[in-house]
Amino acid sequence: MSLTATLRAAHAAEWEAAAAHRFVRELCAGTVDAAVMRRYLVQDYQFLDRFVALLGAAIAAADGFAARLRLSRFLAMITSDENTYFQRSFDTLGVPAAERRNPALSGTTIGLQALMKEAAESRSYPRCLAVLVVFEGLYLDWAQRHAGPLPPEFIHAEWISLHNNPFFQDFVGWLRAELDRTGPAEEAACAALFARAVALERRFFDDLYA
Ligand SMILES: Cc1ncc(C[n+]2csc(CCO)c2C)c(N)n1
Repeated sequence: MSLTATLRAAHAAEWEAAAAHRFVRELCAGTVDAAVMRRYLVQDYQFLDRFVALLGAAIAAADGFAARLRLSRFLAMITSDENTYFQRSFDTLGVPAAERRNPALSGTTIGLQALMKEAAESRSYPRCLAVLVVFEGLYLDWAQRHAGPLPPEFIHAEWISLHNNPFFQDFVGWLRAELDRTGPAEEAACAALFARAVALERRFFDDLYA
């Protein structure tokens, strides 16, 4: 079995708890409560800052030009389309500037930020990939479970389609292949980061209803 398949199987219960979470089921149905969506987006925007730094670290640590180009194209996409999604959503939900810029962080957001910082500062390409594979793979997984027409509100619909499109699908497949190619050299460290990432993703959703 490939490294990514082994890791996924080792954390199947936690992965499934996140990918089939109440939040993503309600999001796909267009029924998620506005206060829940607001809480999610405010914390996720703080996640995004360190995520961009992690991608930058992966670009720096990658072992070739082809990988750097691919990661750079992805970085360009998420710093354009995705950033306007957050701004438009915050406008619609009436989130004030201070809460966009500097909200009180949840323990889980702090944990995610610390995980990304650690992976980035390792300067190890496979360690960065181990975290990216969870963050991206899990979002592709739940978004692909959506069936039927998109919900009417853009806040729901765009968050689904951002994570379920041919470009993103292709990118996640490539990330997995890169981890399979480079991860075995640092398998224990990659496995530990992968496990922490899955647990934090699940908690990030759980927090919304706590
Ligand atoms: C906690 C948390 N984990 C993963 C993602 C997924 N994600 C982060 S950036 C990005 C790129 C394109 O949307 C994707 C898929 C998220 N948003 N929040």
